[in-house]
Amino acid sequence: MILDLDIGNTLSKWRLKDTVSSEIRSRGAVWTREEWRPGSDIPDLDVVEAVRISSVARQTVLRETVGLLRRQVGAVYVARSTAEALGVTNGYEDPGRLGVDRWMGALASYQLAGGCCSVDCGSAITIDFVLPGGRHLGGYILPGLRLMKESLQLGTRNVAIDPDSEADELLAPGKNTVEAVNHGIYMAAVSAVNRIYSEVCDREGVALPLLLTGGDARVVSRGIRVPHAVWPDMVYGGLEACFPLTVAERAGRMSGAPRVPAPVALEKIRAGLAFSTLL
Ligand SMILES: Nc1ncnc2c1ncn2[C@@H]1O[C@H](COP(=O)(O)OP(=O)(O)O)[C@@H](O)[C@H]1O
Ligand SMILES: CC(C)(COP(=O)(O)O)[C@@H](O)C(=O)NCCC(=O)O
Ligand SMILES: [K+]
Repeated sequence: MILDLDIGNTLSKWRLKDTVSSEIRSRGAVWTREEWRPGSDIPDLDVVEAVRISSVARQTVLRETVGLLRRQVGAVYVARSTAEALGVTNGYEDPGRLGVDRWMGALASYQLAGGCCSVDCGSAITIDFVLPGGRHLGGYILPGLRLMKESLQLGTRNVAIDPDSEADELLAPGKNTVEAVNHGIYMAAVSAVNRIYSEVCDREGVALPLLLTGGDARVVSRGIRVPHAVWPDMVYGGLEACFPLTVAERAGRMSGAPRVPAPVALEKIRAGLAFSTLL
């Protein structure tokens, strides 16, 4: 078995993948916001032959986790943001500073779709662009839905946005504090993604496939006006592409990869942008 770990600022996600069949056997998430006890909730390591890790947690957390895993597992691969990988050149002035989850997402999306916009709706919402040909432009970071809500301190922090709500409801004016906050932050998040996507496609003169991941991807997706796909395993896809271990991975296949969404024509994106800036 392969154990894949995606350690974020809110949740540490794990999944077990069969080395032979490439099937996902199990998966889970551990709440890691206040504290992360390395190893405590990770599956039985006896069956694990290799571990692949993407972590944006503090260095000490990663060091402890890797130390613990190395004692029990033969191969431990830790992803890093580099200046170049898999045909993509990192757009950051200091490539190592780009969040490795963003780098994994961008690499996976590029491998799947070529030039792309990859959006990760987690603790933070990150939006990254890679042009056809592989130039990563850099990206945008804004607070995620939960962080936005917590920063308001209006006593609504524990009232989550119902992920099954329709975008129409979530974009309507709120009729009480909870609604006003939830609809406000939802509007902020989806407007930012819609606008940033259109602005960058316009600047660069190319309509790019748009891919979403992260804990809030499903609900954000409902408010996105252009064609796109939700890919929950996008960060894992980057790990598979960087450290291919199974036959399927060596052939370039990433588990759970969606169909590539065909973007709308650039003229339509530009028309939408012109319309929204005229109003
Ligand atoms: N069941 C859930 N538990 C925790 N957070 C959730 C859940 N469902 C959705 N979320 C949202 O997803 C975010 C965490 O998403 P995730 O992509 O795992 O973040 P990160 O990678 O930053 O840890 C939370 O900030 C919250 O807004
Ligand atoms: C921006 C992030 C905090 C997002 O992390 P997440 O919301 O997935 O937990 C993470 O990618 C990070 O720590 N990045 C380093 C800073 C940067 O990318 O510029
Ligand atoms: K994120």
